[in-house]
Amino acid sequence: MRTAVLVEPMEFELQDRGRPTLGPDEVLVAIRDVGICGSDVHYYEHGRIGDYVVEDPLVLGHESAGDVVEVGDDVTGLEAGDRVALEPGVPCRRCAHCKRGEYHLCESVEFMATPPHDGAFAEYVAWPADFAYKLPETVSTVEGALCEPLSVGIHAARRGDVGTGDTVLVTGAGPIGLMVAEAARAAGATDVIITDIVPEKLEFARARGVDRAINVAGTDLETAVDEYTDGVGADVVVEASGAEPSIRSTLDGVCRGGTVVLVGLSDEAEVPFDVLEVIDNEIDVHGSFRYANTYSAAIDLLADGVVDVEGMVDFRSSLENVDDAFGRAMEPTVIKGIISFDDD
Ligand SMILES: NC(=O)c1ccc[n+]([C@@H]2O[C@H](COP(=O)([O-])OP(=O)(O)OC[C@H]3O[C@@H](n4cnc5c(N)ncnc54)[C@H](O)[C@@H]3O)[C@@H](O)[C@H]2O)c1
Ligand SMILES: C[C@@H](O)[C@H](N)C(=O)O
Repeated sequence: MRTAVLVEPMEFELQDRGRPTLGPDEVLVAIRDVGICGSDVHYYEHGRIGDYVVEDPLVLGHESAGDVVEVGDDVTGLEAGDRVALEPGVPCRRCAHCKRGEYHLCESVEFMATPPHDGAFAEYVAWPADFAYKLPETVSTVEGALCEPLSVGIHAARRGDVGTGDTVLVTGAGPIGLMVAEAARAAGATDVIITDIVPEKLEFARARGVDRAINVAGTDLETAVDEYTDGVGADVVVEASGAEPSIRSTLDGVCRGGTVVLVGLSDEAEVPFDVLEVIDNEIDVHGSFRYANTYSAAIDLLADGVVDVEGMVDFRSSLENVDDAFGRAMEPTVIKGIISFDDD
């Protein structure tokens, strides 16, 4: 099977590998669409993300969907011909976190395209059937693949307890910020404000219907949010840029008694944060890491037309053109590229 393998930073090699063997609880999936995520680009450019280092050749891609072509002996509920979205993190299912339903916090989770675990830039993937979600007729495999970043957005909105009538400030209008905006709206937020420093990103977010898009390169965040909220501030701020100034500024945008959710991963582990302001204003600060129990919700939202993820796709590329695709994905105005096996 055709597989794109990252062999060195900035270098993919197309390899012909044997099809994976199928375990009794697994499905064999012919991959159709895989989203290119910022973390794939980071591994491509730098060969590492923090402590995760690409030491051996790695298959990237963790936002994937495709066709079931074979099911293991013990699989029920899925059959050949079903289209599925693959949830990329498979936990141990036995530890305290798994038992509590917080399986994304499982210390033994094996996450696609995170060293040493291969991802989905491959013609076939064998995957545990309970982490393969059947797509209804109306949901495309591109949408199925993008259930992954949408799940990051849904989990962040849940962590912020976003509810009906809330004003939500999302900092960073990349794919994750846009997914958070979609999820917040779906959770009942009536006002969504977004920030960025790239005018095209803000224009894109505006065209998708955010209520206010603020270029924080030239506008003071606190003043702009105060203007919009009559001096109250946002009920929930979700930080989705990972930029240090943006992380610090979350406290300028949140209302007293509000919630800050940190999703964006800063290059620095330590970022100065005004803890007195946190205490004085009773701000709840939550981390948000990946997601758990979100795929069914993501698929329902897509099937009902409540969220739009396909509109974020800038281009589709074949596996053979993976180097070009990553070059394009690195352009600052690009939101989402897809490696599509249908194009072959
Ligand atoms: N916690 C998690 O589970 C999780 C999951 C996926 C991604 N992430 C992280 O979320 C962040 C966003 O991911 P992405 O794929 O959208 O990244 P991205 O780089 O495509 O988007 C980030 C956006 O933030 C903007 N930005 C930069 N500086 C800014 C500033 N000072 N204020 C406002 N916006 C600013 C950029 O212009 C860009 O549009 C990254 O740090 C990523 O690593 C976290
Ligand atoms: C959650 C996922 O999208 C992220 N890129 C990660 O590797 O954790």
